[in-house]
Amino acid sequence: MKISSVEVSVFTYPTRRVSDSAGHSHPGEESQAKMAMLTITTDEGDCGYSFAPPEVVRPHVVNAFFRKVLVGQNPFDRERLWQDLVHWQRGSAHQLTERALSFVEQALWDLIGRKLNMPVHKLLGGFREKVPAYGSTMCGDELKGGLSTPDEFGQFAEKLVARGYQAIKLHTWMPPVAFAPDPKMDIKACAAVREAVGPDIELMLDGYHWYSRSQALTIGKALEKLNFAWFEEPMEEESMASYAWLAENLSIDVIGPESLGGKHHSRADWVKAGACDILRAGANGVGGISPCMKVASLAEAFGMDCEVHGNGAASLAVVGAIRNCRWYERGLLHPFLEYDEPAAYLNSIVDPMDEQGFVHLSDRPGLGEDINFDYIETHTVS
Ligand SMILES: O=C(O)[C@H](O)[C@@H](O)[C@@H](O)C(=O)NO
Ligand SMILES: [Mg+2]
Repeated sequence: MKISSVEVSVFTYPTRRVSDSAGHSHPGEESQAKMAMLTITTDEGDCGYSFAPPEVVRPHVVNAFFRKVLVGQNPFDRERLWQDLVHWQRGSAHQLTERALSFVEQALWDLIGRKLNMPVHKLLGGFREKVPAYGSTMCGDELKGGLSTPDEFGQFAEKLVARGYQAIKLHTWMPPVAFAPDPKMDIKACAAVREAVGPDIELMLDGYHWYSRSQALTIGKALEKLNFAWFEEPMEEESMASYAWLAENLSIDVIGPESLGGKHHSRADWVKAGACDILRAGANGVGGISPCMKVASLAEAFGMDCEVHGNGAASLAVVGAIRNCRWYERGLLHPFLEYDEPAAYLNSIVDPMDEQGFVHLSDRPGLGEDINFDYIETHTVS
């Protein structure tokens, strides 16, 4: 079996998610967005798919790296192909990003799972069929009735608990919100949520990513009093020393790194430096499913959890395969948006959650996405 083609089709779909000037998503007016579907096909007619922002898997990346490394190769040689692509990252002057690397690796895993008629989470390890989810809110905003005040965070938290969530993570206010960043407002939102949901729901804060050490310490100390479970990305993650200092000065668990590059290599340095109590990696951000599994194994070797970043089929597959991850991050959620409604190009969502707050892993082969190929075909623009 050999890979015969790597193709990308770009299609349009309606969305009510808009990005702000810092790249964080919020609810907005319905607009037409573009998505790319990456398809890897073999000479025996087998296919694997993944979805990515079109600019991440733009023609230069597909021609100069994906096709060069993959075409003519056996898709089951996934680890070698991933390593070959990693070497191209340096060779490409980093034009081949971790995310691009991740999406092509995800499509390889999907192809392998479809070929073997097995879900990827089973191929990876098969630790569980369902996992408790935490509701991960969108960042705060200035939308009346949305997430514009501490009370609105509290009211939304009550709704999430009624929906079945056993835990909730707040993303608080960040620029371009006029009054952000504001440690006092962050603390007020956390206090309002704790007041609203009571002592038994686990709470986490994922705040402004560029606070100073002293601001992060102030917020962390307040979270300890509110019995929060973990404190996430309050400072620039490029400064590992700042996180080692913060973790040393707080009793609440400090988790990371989420947005830092460097795959499992940077995560090893964070463990060695004592820069986190819980490791973090997401399939999309850390270069794919296999490096995410490497981070989880690294964490386990040090007696640590690895809380997997982000929703979606690839991260969910990792969560289903490992023991040392307590939650699936389900989101991002907002009072104005219906998370359980699938995107137009999917027939159903990959992470359905029951009333007790458990996400059930798909038994569909591959990554488990329920793809509406007819929709994609009729809405393809390039
Ligand atoms: O907008 C972002 O930075 C990400 O979506 C982020 O908010 C979210 O995925 C996250 O931080 N999860 O932990
Ligand atoms: Mg985060």
